[in-house]
Amino acid sequence: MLSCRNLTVRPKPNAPALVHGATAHFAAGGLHALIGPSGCGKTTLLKGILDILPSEGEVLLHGHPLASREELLRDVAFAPQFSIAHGKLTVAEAVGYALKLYQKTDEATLAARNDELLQLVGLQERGATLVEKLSGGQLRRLGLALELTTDPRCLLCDEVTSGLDPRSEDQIIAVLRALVEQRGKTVVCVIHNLAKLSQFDTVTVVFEGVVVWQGPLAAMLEHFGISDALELYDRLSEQTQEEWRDRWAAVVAAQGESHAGSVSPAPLPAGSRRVSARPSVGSQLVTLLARRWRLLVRDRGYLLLTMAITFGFPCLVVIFALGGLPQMKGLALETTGGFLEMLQAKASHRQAAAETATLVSGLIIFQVILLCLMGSNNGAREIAAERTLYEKERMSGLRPVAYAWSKLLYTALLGAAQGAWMTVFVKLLCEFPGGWGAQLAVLSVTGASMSVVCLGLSAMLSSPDKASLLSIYLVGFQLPLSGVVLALPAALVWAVRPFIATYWGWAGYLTAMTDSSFYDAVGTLDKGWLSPPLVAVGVLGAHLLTGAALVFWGCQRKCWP
Ligand SMILES: Nc1ncnc2c1ncn2[C@@H]1O[C@H](COP(=O)(O)OP(=O)(O)OP(=O)(O)O)[C@@H](O)[C@H]1O
Repeated sequence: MLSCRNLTVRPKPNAPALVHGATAHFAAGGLHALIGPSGCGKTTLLKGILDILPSEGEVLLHGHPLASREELLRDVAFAPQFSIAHGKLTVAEAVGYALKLYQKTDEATLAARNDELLQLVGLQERGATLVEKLSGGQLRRLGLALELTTDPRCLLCDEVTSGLDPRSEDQIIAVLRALVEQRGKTVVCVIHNLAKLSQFDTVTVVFEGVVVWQGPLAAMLEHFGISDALELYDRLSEQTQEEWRDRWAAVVAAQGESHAGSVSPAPLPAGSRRVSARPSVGSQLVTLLARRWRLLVRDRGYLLLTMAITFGFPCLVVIFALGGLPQMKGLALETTGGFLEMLQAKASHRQAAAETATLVSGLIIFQVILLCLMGSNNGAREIAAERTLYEKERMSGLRPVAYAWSKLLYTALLGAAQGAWMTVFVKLLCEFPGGWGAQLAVLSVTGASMSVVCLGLSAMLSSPDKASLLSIYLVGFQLPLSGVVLALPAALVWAVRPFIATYWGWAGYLTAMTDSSFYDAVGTLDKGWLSPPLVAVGVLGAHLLTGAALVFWGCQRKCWP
């Protein structure tokens, strides 16, 4: 079914190899154990076969070399060490969304298949339980059910029994055995408990990055000269990796053409269900948005935080405006009286204008900075926090373009809605003058563009903490580099301005007030050229497009955390 020949696997191109020249064959319809001391390269071998890590050598499916590794993924699924699903979904929802993402069929068939899969892995009683409430063993079973949603012919399981009590371990192995015997699957399972090897059809032993045995358990005991599998690792440590490798090579040579290295091509099975029935980009997009919406509503903590900043930040702006509102409203008073009174009135008017200008300018930049903070909260963790899950779903048939669009739509719409709400709330309560359309557009695009730029960082980085930190730095530098509060050195102004969203948000909002005394007052502060709203929206739109390009690029590249 699945073989590799002389497979060398590296963590990065040109880095030292972790697995050297591995040759192994996993026959169709068998339950195969992959064992070896901790850190010997079992997971790395599986990742090399699946092209998760860069590798050289050959991977064969049904004895035929693969034209591309994507071809492999139509038939082979990978259940990683830690099962991954959104904790806030129920078991049935997690499996249901996976089925919808990978299978193009009607709702009734999907529901029936969902029930069948839960039954198969023994989770039929747990359909309504939240994933985060499952035990370790139940999580592993869910992981298997999720892998089976694509109906693969071969399943590579990485330590799906590790850390479980003996009973749960037996139950998982029983599920794997049932998959082999009742469904005709081929299962390769990395396992640590050597006492369970008798339940497998073959054993593959990896030692220091090299395959040093493959065959039935009894023959393995004989090969290593031990009476119990539990003695294997002690025995391995008695000789060098080279000696074990040479010894295995001699066995393979003696067995001649019939063994692992020489896999005769089998007729290719009929077309896979995975690719032929894969839903369209649009259909996957709708499923992903529906899942995102459900997660938003389910995750009370995140929902509360998002609502708190969406509605709390505009209140904060108004609170800071309260003290200055009378002063702002009194700015347009005409100066009357005699010459001396006129001079005194002009001087005090100029002082009031300067104070008002500082206040108005400060309130506008405050709105913009708070929107940038909301954008960072919207986008920074969105992809990086679920990167492993995304990479797994992508291996199963999720299209990167559908995923990228779903994230873009979600964060951009959320950011734009926050910008619009900020505009409406603050404008109504502070009675800011200026065109509604222009100001709504400027602040909505500010919120959307910062959300999407932070989403872009999230797509490029594998760690959510790094993505959050970088986004916070990005927001933190917006204020000083905007040139609104602190004057920038002239040489720097146009070097940094194009990239600083807060300048464009601030200037675009302010210039929408051109016909008001507020604008005249700010003019007295001499902040230099102020961008009109249309230009500001254009530049912020360019930021948004740059962020979107990062999102598509980041989702396209492989990035296993
Ligand atoms: N991405 C990586 N970059 C660098 N080294 C890595 C990477 N992945 C694994 N390694 C190293 O490769 C070696 C093999 O790791 P691997 O996870 O394959 O071992 P394993 O046999 O599955 O171990 P365990 O049974 O403890 O899970 C280890 O020394 C590990 O530190």
